Amino acid sequence: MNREQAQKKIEKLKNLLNQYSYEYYVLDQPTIPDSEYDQLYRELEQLEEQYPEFIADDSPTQRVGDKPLDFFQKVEHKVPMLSLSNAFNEQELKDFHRRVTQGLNEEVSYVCELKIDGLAVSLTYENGKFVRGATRGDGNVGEDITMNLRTIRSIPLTIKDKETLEVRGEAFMPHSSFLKLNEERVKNGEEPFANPRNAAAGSLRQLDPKIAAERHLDIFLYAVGEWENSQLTSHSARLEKLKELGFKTNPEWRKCSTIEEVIDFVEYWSKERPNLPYEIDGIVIKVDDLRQQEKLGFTAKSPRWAIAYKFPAEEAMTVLKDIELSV
Ligand SMILES: CC(C)(C)c1nc(N2CCN(c3ncccn3)CC2)c2cc(C(N)=O)c(N)nc2n1
Repeated sequence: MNREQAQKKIEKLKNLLNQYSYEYYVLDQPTIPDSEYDQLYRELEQLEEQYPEFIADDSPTQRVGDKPLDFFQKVEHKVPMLSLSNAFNEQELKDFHRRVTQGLNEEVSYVCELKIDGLAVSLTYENGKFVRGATRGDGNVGEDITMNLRTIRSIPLTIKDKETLEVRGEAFMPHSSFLKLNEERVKNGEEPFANPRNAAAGSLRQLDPKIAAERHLDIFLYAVGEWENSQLTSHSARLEKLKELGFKTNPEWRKCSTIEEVIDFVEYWSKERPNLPYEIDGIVIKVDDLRQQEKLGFTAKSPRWAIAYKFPAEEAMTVLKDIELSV
């Protein structure tokens, strides 16, 4: 094979492997066996070794950097990553709904999303390429953890259009990875992580990306900071567009046109929660129409158009149970 053919073959293998990786990690619907993926991956590695000048930065071989950082750069969020106010019972959800409808004086519909219990992160794409990832930090300034986020296979290194946008989501550790990691740590005489959120945060705070890569983190995207030339007018349309672009969005979100439907959704998931393969600590309810979000605006630290319904903390329940049993 001559140089020209090698370049084409490298490009073809890269696109093929990225498509297979998207099917496996984002859609959870692999179309080839792992053995075939591994064989194609080895073929790409060998060709890239022979022709390093053709290695693309969105090649699957470039996901895990080989040199640890000495420290994390600070990153300022151009659009602040706000907090969420909380509701702890049905009445407080109704109060939220009353404030929203009084503030708008018109019909409103909501989007309800599972509240993933992980670490909020921001992903910036320029002309369709993943260029920077950062922690939420204090909402205004976070840490540049691009090289750790590149190791999360469900984060696309390039998206389907040459869009320039900044998206937000929750990086998390699925239960299966959490249990395996803690088994490993106990076996090595290390302290196990108390919960998947701490494990995810600890993994993304590693200066060595090879360690982050071993933690098998995942992500669901749920918001947009900036989106150049976007004409979309609702949050639900944005979630659908993010999915089309190749981002992983949580499949359980629902549009609710009454507060009763919101309450049904909350009740359903407060029972269904133990059957999820990841931790959630509540439900996030958002006004769907972006113009209405604009109109409602923000308090000093959180939007008036969204609220987090928090489930009672599980740990507290188990501790209570233990005490009851012991008396
Ligand atoms: C865009 C808004 C502000 C409405 C928003 N903010 C969120 N959060 C804010 C507070 N965050 C936070 N984190 C640490 C300390 C204080 N606040 C962490 C995320 C959301 C978190 C989730 C989730 N976890 O699944 C979600 N589906 N939607 C969100 N939507």
